[in-house]
This record gives sequence, C-alpha cells and structure tokens, in this order.
Amino acid sequence: MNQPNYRIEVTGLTKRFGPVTAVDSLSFSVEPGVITGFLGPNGAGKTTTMRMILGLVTPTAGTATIGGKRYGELRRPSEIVGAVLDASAFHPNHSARDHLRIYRTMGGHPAGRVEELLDRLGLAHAAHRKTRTFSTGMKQRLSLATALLGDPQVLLLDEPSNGLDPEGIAWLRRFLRELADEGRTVLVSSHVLSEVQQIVDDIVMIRRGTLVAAGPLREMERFRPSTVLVRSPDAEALKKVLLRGTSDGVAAQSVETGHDGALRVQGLATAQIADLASAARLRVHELLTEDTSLEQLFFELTADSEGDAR
Ligand SMILES: Nc1ncnc2c1ncn2[C@@H]1O[C@H](COP(=O)(O)OP(=O)(O)OP(=O)(O)O)[C@@H](O)[C@H]1O
Repeated sequence: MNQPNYRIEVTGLTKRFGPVTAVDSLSFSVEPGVITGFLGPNGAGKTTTMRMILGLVTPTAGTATIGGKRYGELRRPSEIVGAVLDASAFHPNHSARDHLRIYRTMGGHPAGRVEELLDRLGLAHAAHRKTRTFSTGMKQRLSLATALLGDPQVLLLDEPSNGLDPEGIAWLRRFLRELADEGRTVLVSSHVLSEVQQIVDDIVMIRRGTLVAAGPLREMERFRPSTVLVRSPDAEALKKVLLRGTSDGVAAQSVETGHDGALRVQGLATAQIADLASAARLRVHELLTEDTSLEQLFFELTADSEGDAR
C-alpha cells in the first residue's frame, strides 16, 4: 500500500501580533517515525507555530503543511492530525467515557474507538469518573486519547510533560515511542529540555520566533563545546601562550581566569594544552575537561528571549 508521507514542513513561517513578532521566518521539517522535540523558552513562539500548523492562526507570511497540504486543505483532518494544546479542557462533570463518546460522535469515528483508547491509555478503571477528579497525569492521558480518536498519522502535543511526575514522564516516553514506531509523526513542545531529553529523537530549537538549531538530538554534541580547566602557578604566562598557540595556528578560542585563579580554556584539548605548557616550560598542576550539559547549552542558545518585547 502506498502510505502518504505525513511530514510537517514549515517554510518561512511568520506571525506578527501588532508590534510583536511571535514567529519570524521560521523553517523546519518534522519527520514521520521519530519523536521531535519543539524547544524554546516561554514566549519563544512554540504555541503560535503549532496553532499555525493546525490552521488555528493565519500566518502573516510563509506556509505550514502536513503531507504537502495546508491543514485547511486536508480531507477529514481529524483522521490525519491529532493535537493537544490544552490538556485541561474538559467538562468537569463529564466522565472520561462521556467526554470521549462526545468527541467520537462529533468526529464520526468508529464506535469501538472509545473503549479501545480508554484501554490503551490506561484509563479503563477510571472511565466512569468525572474529569474534575482527575490528576494532571490522567488529564494528559485523556487529552491524548481525544487526539487519537481519529487514529491520526500526525500528533502535535503542546507541553505534554508539564506537571507530570517522573513516572508520568516515563509513561509518556513509552507511549510516544509506540506511536512513532507505528510510523506516526510526533511533535512535542517543551520549555524544559531535561523533561523531554529522554523522550525525543530530533529537536527543533527556537528563540524569539527564530530557529536556533534543528536535527538529531545526538548531533547537538557538536554544539557542545567542552571547556578545559587548567590550574597552574604560571597561569598568566600560560594564558598568553595558549592564546598565541602554535606556529601552525592551533590556539585557544578563549581563556578566562576564574575567581580561584584557574583558567577555563575553550578550543584546545588537554593534550594540546599540556604540550604548549611544556614547550614554554610552564608548570601545570591540574587539567580537567568539563562538558557543557545539554541543559546549559539549551539555556545559552536560547538565552535572553524570556520576557522580551518584540
Ligand atoms: N493572540 C496573541 N496576541 C498578541 N500576542 C500574542 C498572541 N499569542 C501569542 N502572543 C505573543 O507571541 C509570543 C509567542 O507566544 P507563544 O505562546 O507562541 O510562545 P510559546 O513558546 O508557546 O511560550 P509558552 O511556553 O509560554 O506558551 C509571546 O510574546 C506572546 O505574548
């Protein structure tokens, strides 16, 4: 069978709300079969982008397509795209089963879907309970069940890990993995990298509405400069030597002197530092590589966007 490729393609997407540019010439794609994390601090433009993909907000410029079509051009869109933008939007006096039945009927989905999804989402035991008694984790599950009623190939989830405890996050990870393994396109937004780091394969990172980085999470390693900590009684002389480097151009990109007098060197490996020190007859008492954590990298790459007026 020829299964269409439901890739999400965002091209030059821009949204201005009066003087505020929420999304600015943003381009990226999201592939089927993997989980993609859509990352950026609060206010970076994630929700606005997702709403444009879903046809809920009209772009000022650019396009967002799913399987090559804009949302508005999709036939029976709820069978192609499922979304959770607000995981608490339930009638408080409806039971989980009532809620799903209403949405199943509205969407014209098969009758068996409600029980099947209650089961799959681990909600069968709570199906009769009113949603106002639900925990955050149960609400997330019910939202996911609602989004999956049409058995969509594409899933867009806005901050699904918000408020989940570690067990809830582990459950979400397993569940989204199953969906991706079934060949679905899964886009998950978050403003906390550490919450989705264990969940996602690819990332799209934005800052102030523009793209910062995109690609497999493991390739983020190359954006992760390691710093070498150097302790030396000859620190000031060593700093000059490291910045000057070798005659064939191997030199430190930066050397900072910390409060403790230790040097923090970027752009040179420990062996290169040791060799340069030795050639200059300078003493080294300690050499230590410090890896930037991904969380720190995320913070650095997306810094200064929070609360900015744009
Ligand atoms: N309807 C609107 N009218 C005016 N400004 C808006 C509107 N919607 C969003 N914005 C602004 O656009 C920017 C991006 O907001 P958006 O909600 O898309 O960011 P986000 O990355 O999803 O952040 P959060 O994680 O806080 O939801 C913010 O400055 C926000 O105040």
